[in-house]
Amino acid sequence: MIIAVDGPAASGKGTIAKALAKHYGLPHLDTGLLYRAVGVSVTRADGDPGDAADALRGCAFDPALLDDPALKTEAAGKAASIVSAHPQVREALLERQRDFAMQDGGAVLDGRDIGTVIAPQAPAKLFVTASSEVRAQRRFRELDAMEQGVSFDSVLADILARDERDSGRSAAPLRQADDADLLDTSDLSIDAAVQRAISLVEARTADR
Ligand SMILES: Nc1ncnc2c1ncn2[C@@H]1O[C@H](COP(=O)(O)OP(=O)(O)OP(=O)(O)O)[C@@H](O)[C@H]1O
Ligand SMILES: Nc1ccn([C@@H]2O[C@H](COP(=O)(O)O)[C@@H](O)[C@H]2O)c(=O)n1
Repeated sequence: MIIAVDGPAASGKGTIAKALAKHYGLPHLDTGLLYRAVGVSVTRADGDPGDAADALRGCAFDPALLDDPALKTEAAGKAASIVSAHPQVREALLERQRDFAMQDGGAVLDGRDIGTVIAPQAPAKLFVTASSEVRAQRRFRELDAMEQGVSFDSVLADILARDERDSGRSAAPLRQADDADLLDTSDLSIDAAVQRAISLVEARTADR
């Protein structure tokens, strides 16, 4: 069984995807880490994330980079959202995401285009969202524990800018798949959101 979990920054999709993977005993891929690795690889090479050739070179990142805490910073998220707009970068990362989704037994993947591009055939698709203020508050709490001097206003601005880039780009824009279930976590605790997610997946897959 493939479960696709898409949604904007800090909506809670990674938390839900990990919980679904544990519940169903499936492997999980946070596809955002791939794009964050490309963005960090480009900036560490003094390249320009907005330059397609630099961004494509960044796709040949050392797999060990995926474990680097630097990928969790907001700067990495910004660089990722810039490199991810290049069709060549999306093409270069496509096969490894599809291979992960198609492995025997299935998988859970979270990102922006899982239900629309990577695995449109997935029997269960969630589009996880929350208000921009709630998402910014969640990300602020997360970053405040990691980075000195981060402000809520700068986090909100980054979230809104990333939303705009992710949904406004021509290549694989962030959008709810026609057959995806919407899950707004604005007023839900993590546990309540996870239980709702499981119910939605069960409703889609009960007869399979
Ligand atoms: N329902 C919730 N209530 C409160 N906090 C939440 C909820 N869901 C997730 N969080 C917290 O919000 C932060 C962001 O969650 P998560 O990483 O799952 O979001 P995401 O959509 O995967 O973000 P991104 O796409 O930017 O990586 C984490 O600190 C997480 O613990
Ligand atoms: N399937 C995906 C996943 C991510 N992106 C881009 O990467 C940025 C960072 O992703 P996070 O999930 O770690 O926030 C994100 O803002 C997107 O621009 C993507 O394009 N496709």
